[in-house]
Amino acid sequence: MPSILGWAAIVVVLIQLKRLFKAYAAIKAMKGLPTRFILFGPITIIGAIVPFYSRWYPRLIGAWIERHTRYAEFNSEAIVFVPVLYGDVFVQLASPEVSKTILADINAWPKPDVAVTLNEMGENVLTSRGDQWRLHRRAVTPAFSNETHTNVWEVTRSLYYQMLDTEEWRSGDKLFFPSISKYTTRLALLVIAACGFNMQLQWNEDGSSDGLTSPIDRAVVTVSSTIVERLNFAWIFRLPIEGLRKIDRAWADLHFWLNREVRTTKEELHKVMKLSGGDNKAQYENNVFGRLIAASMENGKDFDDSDVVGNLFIFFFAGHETTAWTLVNTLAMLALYQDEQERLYNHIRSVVGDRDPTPTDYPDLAPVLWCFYEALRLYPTAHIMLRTPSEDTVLSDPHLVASKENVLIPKGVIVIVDLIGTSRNPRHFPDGDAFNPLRWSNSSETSTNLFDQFLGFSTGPRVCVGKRFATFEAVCWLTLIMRDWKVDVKLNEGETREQWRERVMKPVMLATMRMDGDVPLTFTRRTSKA
Ligand code: HEM
Repeated sequence: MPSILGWAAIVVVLIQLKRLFKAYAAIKAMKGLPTRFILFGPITIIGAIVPFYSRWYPRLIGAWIERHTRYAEFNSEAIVFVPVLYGDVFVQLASPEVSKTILADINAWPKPDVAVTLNEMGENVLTSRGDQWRLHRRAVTPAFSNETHTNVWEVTRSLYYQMLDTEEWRSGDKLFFPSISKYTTRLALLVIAACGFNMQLQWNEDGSSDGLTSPIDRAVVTVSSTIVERLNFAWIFRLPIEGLRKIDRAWADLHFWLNREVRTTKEELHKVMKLSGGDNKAQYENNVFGRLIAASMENGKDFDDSDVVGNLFIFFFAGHETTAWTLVNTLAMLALYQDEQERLYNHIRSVVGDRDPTPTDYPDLAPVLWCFYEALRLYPTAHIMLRTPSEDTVLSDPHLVASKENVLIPKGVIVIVDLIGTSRNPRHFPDGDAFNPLRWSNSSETSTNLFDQFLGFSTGPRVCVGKRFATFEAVCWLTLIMRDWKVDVKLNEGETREQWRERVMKPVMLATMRMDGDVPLTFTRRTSKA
């Protein structure tokens, strides 16, 4: 008789054999596509957290490290990856056209289970599927209205001046900031707090009032940077280790705070409705929070308090780090590419002169948006989208594989839309490493051209609901910063600008993509500003 270890080994071998048999069937079905063997799947916990890269162990960061070679090597815009030791077979995709076909049909291509686990705080629009998703999307969409976006603009403008009024920014005309993400993160957080939750935090306030063991904004930062680990290993955070307990407390604080806000706002809204006969209800509906509360009051048990909390959390998560880091990356690129910065500065001056920009300037400030898009293209902060066919599905596109065969994707195989691959696809974005904002100049957000091939905010029915929110915030803030400051990089001795880019603009990729460390920049006040 085998020992316990012997039995365990037999079980492991049987599980592995089953996995490999399944993998073999999938590879056979997708024979038109090139295949690459790796040790672990990148969206398993082992593939996500062990900080090491090799061709056999590419993890998520492999998409970045291999950005020039991954698809060129096989002359194909889709590759089947086969994890030999752990994880399921998946297809990685760099074709914008095929990705758009997939993203357009949410019934045929739903999100896979692994993409819908981000609901520790409650069901939400990002992670739900089918009818549940429709319910959530219907509830939140009206909140992203023109009024909300105008509010985003005004709040961003006001926060810019509050930032300038701090000691750090008043201390001289030439400033060096070792970490610019500190400011963009604060901005993104406070804009969401104000326009999402009607919660007017000031630049210097930390929101630490009333009973929370940690300030709420720090809790949000902690929570959004520990999402992957938390989802996979929640129990670890309950171990008696102070660092881990602190993270656990941040999650509990955020949950507590969101629940309390929902309860009190609901009570207030009930009172308002009673006193005014519903006349004042509108004031609660022009921000995301009020709209969700109203939806929960209208839909009763179909959309309860926990759905409201789930969505509030997801807005923090989806809209906070993505916006903050795309702003960092835009500033870094403008600092590196001084010619582009000067061109942008001259354009901004020609539109606004010395005055502040207003939301009606948004179309005239298109070059600011091009810079933001170009930075997002180079460093897609949301870097993957996961889908899976609900039935065996044939994909046909002449660019997909060199053999130009149609490709069958078997039911259940995960397709990863690779936003690094699609955003650098040489058919649409030649010279993919260059920061070239003018490539967007023959396009507009509404015409079917380059913007149409760009998936940084996704496309189709599940397109980012906060896209306009993010671009209003970005265009307003970048216009103000670029109007008033010349931004530059600080090179090490003997370092070239290209080397600075290699050294500093090194991403880490988990739930989102951000730089691995600080992005230091210098700011010189432009003398021409009155
Ligand atoms: C530069 C900033 C942003 C980027 C690059 C970005 C990108 C994306 C992408 C790629 C998706 C599709 C995800 C998928 O289908 O798997 C998405 C969805 C979403 N985003 Fe954003 N986003 C940004 C800002 C925001 C903001 C500011 C908010 C809210 C205030 C937000 C809320 C959402 C939500 C709720 C969804 C889910 C929509 C649905 O599934 O129906 N995002 N975003």
